[in-house]
Amino acid sequence: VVHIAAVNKDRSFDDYQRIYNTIAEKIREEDEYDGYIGYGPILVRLGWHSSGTYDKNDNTGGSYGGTMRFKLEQSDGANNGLGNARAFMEPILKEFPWISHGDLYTLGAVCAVQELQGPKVKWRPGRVDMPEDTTPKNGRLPDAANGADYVRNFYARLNMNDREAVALTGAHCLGRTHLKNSGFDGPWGAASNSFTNEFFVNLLNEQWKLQKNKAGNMQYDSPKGYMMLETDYALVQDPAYLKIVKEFANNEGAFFKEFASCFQKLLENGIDYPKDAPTYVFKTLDEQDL
Ligand code: HEM
Ligand SMILES: O=C1CCNc2c1cnc1ccccc21
Repeated sequence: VVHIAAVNKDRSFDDYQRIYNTIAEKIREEDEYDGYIGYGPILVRLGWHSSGTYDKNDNTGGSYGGTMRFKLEQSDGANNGLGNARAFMEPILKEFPWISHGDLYTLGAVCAVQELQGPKVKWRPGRVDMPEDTTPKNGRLPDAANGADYVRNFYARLNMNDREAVALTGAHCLGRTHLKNSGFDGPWGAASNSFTNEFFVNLLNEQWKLQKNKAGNMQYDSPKGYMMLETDYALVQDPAYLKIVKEFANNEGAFFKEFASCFQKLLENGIDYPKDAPTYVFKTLDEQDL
């Protein structure tokens, strides 16, 4: 399968910055969502899950075709709860009908990372909505009840190495798990809406206890009411991963640099960009004094 980015000659940086601003202002406005966590974290998850179906072996899946808009992909249990993120995007699609779903969902994720004080993430337009029958089968997104070998193998399918895998999981500094979505619970104390390296600091500094939660699923809990998934905790069980966790816990800049590059790579997996395709770095609302 080949996905060529279609450069829309009628649209410029300003058109995409306007969409970025509309999303960013809506995140700011609707701040009460999910116990005042806001929509940032779930918009990051929408962009990640739109991209996480990619398979490097046949270049299928990924963000290009916008197939997250179809009910088959939405019915994957791993996507439970993302309807809230898609509902958030509906009015944006109405106001800017010229943008593809793949471009919008990935732009929303980049906007959320940047507006939550994370690193600048480069973004390129050109994803094209594909027909329903191109939707990848369910089951390509990861399952949290696994250890380090599973994590390494999963990320290999997305063409991500150890450093990229650890950095990407660092997005779990944002938001929280919800029993009704994934059968995991918490954290309540640390569910944050600012992009930092705290996930790595928590992993190293908290006492973790593996126990069954009230839905009967195994998760790691800490005395402060923090939690880790088994695939989170795998990052301190594996010596190669642990080395990188320590680096990122002690050097937020190194984490930001790695996250910025591998998040762009994740969102662009499977897409061939012609050499005249533009690369955009959006300004935050703060930088525009908005
Ligand atoms: C082995 C890989 C991963 C597994 C098993 C995993 C699993 C999960 C689970 C079970 C949840 C809770 C969903 C809910 O109950 O609402 C979650 C939330 C989240 N995940 Fe991951 N995840 C993985 C990797 C990633 C990556 C690569 C990113 C982004 C770069 C990411 C970003 C998020 C965010 C932002 C949330 C919070 C969403 C919210 O607060 O609504 N995750 N993840
Ligand atoms: O340590 C944290 C910070 C708050 N959010 C999460 C943590 C750990 N694992 C997670 C896993 C999924 C979603 C959010 C988190």
